[in-house]
Amino acid sequence: MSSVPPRFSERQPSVSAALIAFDQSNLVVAFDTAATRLFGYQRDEIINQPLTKLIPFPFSVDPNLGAEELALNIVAQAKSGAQFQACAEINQVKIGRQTLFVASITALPSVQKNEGTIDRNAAVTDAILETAVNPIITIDEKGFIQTFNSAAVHFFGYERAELSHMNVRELMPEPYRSNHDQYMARYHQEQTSRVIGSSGVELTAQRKDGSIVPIHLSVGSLNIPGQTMYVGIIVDLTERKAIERELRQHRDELAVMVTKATSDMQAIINRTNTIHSRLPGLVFVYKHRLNAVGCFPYVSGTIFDIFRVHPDVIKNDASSALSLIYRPDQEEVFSSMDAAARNHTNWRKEFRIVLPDGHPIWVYGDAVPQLEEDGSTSYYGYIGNINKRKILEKDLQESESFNKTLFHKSYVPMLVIDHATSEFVECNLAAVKIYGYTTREEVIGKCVMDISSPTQYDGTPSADSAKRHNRNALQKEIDIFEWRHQRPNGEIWDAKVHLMRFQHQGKKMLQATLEDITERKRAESALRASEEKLRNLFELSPLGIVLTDMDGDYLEFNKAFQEICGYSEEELRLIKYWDLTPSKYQSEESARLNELLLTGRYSSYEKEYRRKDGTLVPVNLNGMLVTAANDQKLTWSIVEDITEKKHIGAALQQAITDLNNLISYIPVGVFKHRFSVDGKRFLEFVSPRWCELFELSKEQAYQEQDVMLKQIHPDDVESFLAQINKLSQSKASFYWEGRMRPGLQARWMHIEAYRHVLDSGEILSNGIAYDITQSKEHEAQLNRLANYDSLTGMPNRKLLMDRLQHAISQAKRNKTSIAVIFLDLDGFKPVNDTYGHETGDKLLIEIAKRLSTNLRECDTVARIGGDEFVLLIPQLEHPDHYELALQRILNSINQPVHAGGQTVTVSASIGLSQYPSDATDPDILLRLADQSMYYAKQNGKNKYKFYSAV
Ligand SMILES: Nc1nc2c(ncn2[C@@H]2O[C@H](COP(=O)(O)OP(=O)(O)OP(=O)(O)O)[C@@H](O)[C@H]2O)c(=O)[nH]1
Repeated sequence: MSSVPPRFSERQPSVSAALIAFDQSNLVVAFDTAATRLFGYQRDEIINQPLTKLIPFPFSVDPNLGAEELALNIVAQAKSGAQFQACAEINQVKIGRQTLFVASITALPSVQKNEGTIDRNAAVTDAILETAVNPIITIDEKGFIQTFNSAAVHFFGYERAELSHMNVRELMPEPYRSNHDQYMARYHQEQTSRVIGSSGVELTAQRKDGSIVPIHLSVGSLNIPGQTMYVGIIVDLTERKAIERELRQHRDELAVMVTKATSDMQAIINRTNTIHSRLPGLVFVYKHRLNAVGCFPYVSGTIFDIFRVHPDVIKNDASSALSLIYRPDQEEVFSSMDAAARNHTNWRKEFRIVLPDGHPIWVYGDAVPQLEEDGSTSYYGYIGNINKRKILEKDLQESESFNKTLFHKSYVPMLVIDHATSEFVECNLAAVKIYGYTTREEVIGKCVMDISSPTQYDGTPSADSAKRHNRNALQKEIDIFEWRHQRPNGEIWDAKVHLMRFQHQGKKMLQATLEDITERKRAESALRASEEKLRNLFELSPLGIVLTDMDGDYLEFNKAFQEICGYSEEELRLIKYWDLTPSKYQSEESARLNELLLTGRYSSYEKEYRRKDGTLVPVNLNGMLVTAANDQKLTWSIVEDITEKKHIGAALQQAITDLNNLISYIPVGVFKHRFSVDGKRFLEFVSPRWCELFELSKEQAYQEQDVMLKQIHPDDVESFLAQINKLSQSKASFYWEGRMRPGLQARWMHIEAYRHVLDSGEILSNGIAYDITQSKEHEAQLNRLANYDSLTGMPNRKLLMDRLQHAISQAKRNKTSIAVIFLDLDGFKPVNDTYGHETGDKLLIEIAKRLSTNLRECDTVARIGGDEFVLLIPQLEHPDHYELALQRILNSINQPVHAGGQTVTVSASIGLSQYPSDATDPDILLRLADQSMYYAKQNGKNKYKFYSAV
C-alpha cells in the first residue's frame, strides 16, 4: 500500500464504507459520517471511547505495520448492540510524531473486494485537511456535510456532531440560504470543476451564535462515479474586512482632515478599491526525495486555474512548479521546509509565487512534514493566497504613514483622544502651539479639562459639555461644535471642533480637528455689544430717532420721538410723515427730499411738527438715506426738540448784546491776550475804549506784537515786562500802573489781567486798562497837603519829622552829627495886629525864602507853626560853623521886609540841639531845640542858644 494518497478524482465510490481512526491505545479519534450511519453512534458519543465498543472481539495491530495494509474480517457491533460481519482494512498513518490507525469498515456481505482500496487513504486526506488553517468542508450533491476539518468546527462554532448532520445552507445567512439548493442543482447539472467562478467569491457565512462573517469561498467538485462531492475552502475575511474598513476609515478621516484632497491619497483609495480577490486554495503532497528531485504526488486541480501547471506535469518532477516560487524567496522556502522536517514541526511560510503573467503574489504555505520509509520527506499541506491581505497590509502601512505625515505636518490643529480614558494620546504641533504648550509630550496625557475654560458659552461646566460631545461623536460619527479653551497662561481662546469617532486596534478613539475662531467670536461679541449699545442709544437717546419709508410711513421710532410728537406707538404706525408737518413746510420738505435722493443725506434744518394736541414744536432734523435688504429706500432721521434751545438761544443772544454794549460804554478798555505755545504774544480782542486809551486802531492792535509795550513810557517798560513774565511763568495775575509814552493823552495807565491756561498749553489773559492820570494827580496833591505848609510851600511838621528820622538813620550809619534849629519870630503878633494878616503872611513867606537861601540843598527848612520854623543841618565840619550859620540867619531875618506897602523889621530867637550829643530821639531833639529857643527868647530875643550851653 502506498503512503501517497490518491487524488480525489481517483477515489472509487464507497457510499457505505465507514472510516474510523484509533490511536495506539485503541481509543477512537476519528469517526466519519458513514461510520455514524453504520454503527448508529453520534461522533461525540464514540470519540475517545475504546475501540472495543465498535469491535468487541479483540484484534491486534502491529505498531510496525508501516506501509503494509492489513485487511481483516471482523465482527462489529452497532450502538443498538446488534453485531454484524464486516471487513476492516487498516492503515497506519503518522501525523507528526503520533501514529494513528485508520480502519475502513465495510459491512458484509455488501462488501466488494475492490472497494478495499477505495477509502484507504481517506484518513490521510482527513489528516491533511485537519492541518489546514482554513475551514474546509465537503458536501454531497444535496448539500449535506460529509467531512469537515477542525478549522471549520472552530470557525462555525458548532459541535462536530451537529455539523455532521447539517446541510451546508444552514451555514449561510439569507439570501444565500434560500437560494442554495437551486444553485447546487445547477452546478450539479453543469458539472463544472470549479463551481463558484474561477477564483471563488466573497460572501458571508453564519455562525452558530448567529453572527455573520465575511468569507471567501472556493468550491471544487469531486466527480466520483455515481456521486458528486463538493469541497469548499473557506477563508475568514473578518480580519481583512476589518483592515479594509480601517483603510476606508482612514481614507474618510483623511478626507475630513485634508480639505484639499491630494492625488496621492486618491491613488491609495483607488488601489484599495481595485484590489481584486483571488483566493485559490490548493491541497498538495510534496515529496522531497533523497536524490533531491522533488515531486508533487498529489496536488488539487486548482493549481492549473492559478498557475497554469497541470498536476500531471509535476507529479514526478516538481521543478516546473518550484520554479514558480519567486526567486528571492526560494532559498528561505526550501530552508524552512528542511528545518520543519528536521525539527518535526509544521512548516508554515509566507512567500511569493510568480503568476503566469509574471506578477508575484503572496501565498501562505502550511504543511506537515513526514519522513518516509525510503528516506524521502513528504509534506502534506495546503497553500492559500494571502496576496490581498499583504497588499492591504502594505496599503495600510502606506496609508498610515501618509496619514501620520499629514497629521503631524498639518497646519490644522489635530489630536486623538482615547474615549475610554478621555486622555489625549496623540496631537500634532499645530495643536501643541494653539494650546499654548511647546512640546507634544506636554499635551499627550492631558485631558480636555486641562485645555478648557472652566465653563462653556452657556455657563455649563466644561466637564459636562465634554461628556455630551463625546457621546454625540460616538453616536453620530462626528460632532461639530464650538469650544471655549484656556491656555496655561490663562488666555481664553475659541475653536470650532470637529470631533470624529474611529476605531484603532479595537479601541474607540476620537479625533478632534480644531479651527481657531477666537477672532470671529470676539468680533461677534463686539458686534453684539455694539448692537446693544446702539439699541440702548436708540431707546435712551433724548433725540428722536425715526425710520420712514418713501411713502412717509413710520417704521421704527424711539420713545423720545413719541414724546416730541405726542403720539403713542400705535397711533404713529397709523399716521404718515406729512401728518406731522404743517403745510407751510411742504416746499422746503420737497427740497430736502430731492437732496436726500441725490446725495444720500439731507443737511440739518429747522422746522416745526404739529403735535397730536395741535401745538407746534420746533425741531431740528438730520437725515440719511439707507437701502434695505429688499432694495427699499428708507430714511433714518434724527429729530431734536429745540424748544428749550430756542429760549436759551434768544437769552444768550441778548446777553451777548448786553455784554458788547457794556464793553463799549464803560470807560475801561477790555482786551484778550494770548501767549502761543511758540512764545508769541498777541492781542485777540480789544474793546473800543481800549483803542481810545492806547490811541491805536483795532487792526494795529491785532497785527502788531506787543503793541501795548510800544505805547508805554520807556522808563516803565521794564516793570511792564516783569509783569508779563510773571503772567507767563506763574499763576500770578498781571498788575501794572505806569506812565504812557510822552505825547499820549493818558499819562498814567492802570492795567490788570487774569490768566487762564488752555489744554493746548496756550495762556489766555482777559484784562482791563484804564486812565489813572487824574487820580495820580490827586494823589500828588494830597501828598503836598499832607507834608507841606500851604502858605510857604515848605515841609510841614510831619515831613520834618520824617526827614529828621531819616537823617538820624543816615548819621547813625555814617557816624556824623545833626543840628536841629528851632526858630521863632520875635514880635510877629504886632505885625498882624498893626498891618493885618495879609502883611503877616507875606512876611512869613519872605522869612521862609531868606531861610532857604541861607541853607545848603541837603538842609531842610520846615514851617511847623504860625511863626515857628525848624532847620535840619546835618554834618557841619566844625561846631563854630553853626554859630556862623546861626548868626547869618539872624542877620538875614533882621533885614527889613517890604510887604503890603509897609516895611517891617522883625527878629528871631533860635535854639539848637545836636544829635547825638544832646539826644538821639527826634522828638526829644526837637523839644530840646524848642527849650533852647525859649531860653534865647527869655534872655532878650534876637539871639541863639545851644542846648548844651543852656
Ligand atoms: N499873618 C499871620 N499871622 C499868624 C499866622 N499864624 C499865626 N499867626 C499869628 O502869629 C502870632 C504869633 O504869636 P506870638 O509868637 O505869641 O507873637 P509874638 O508877637 O511873636 O510874641 P513873641 O514870640 O513872644 O515875640 C499870633 O498872633 C498868631 O495869630 C499866619 O499864618 N499869618
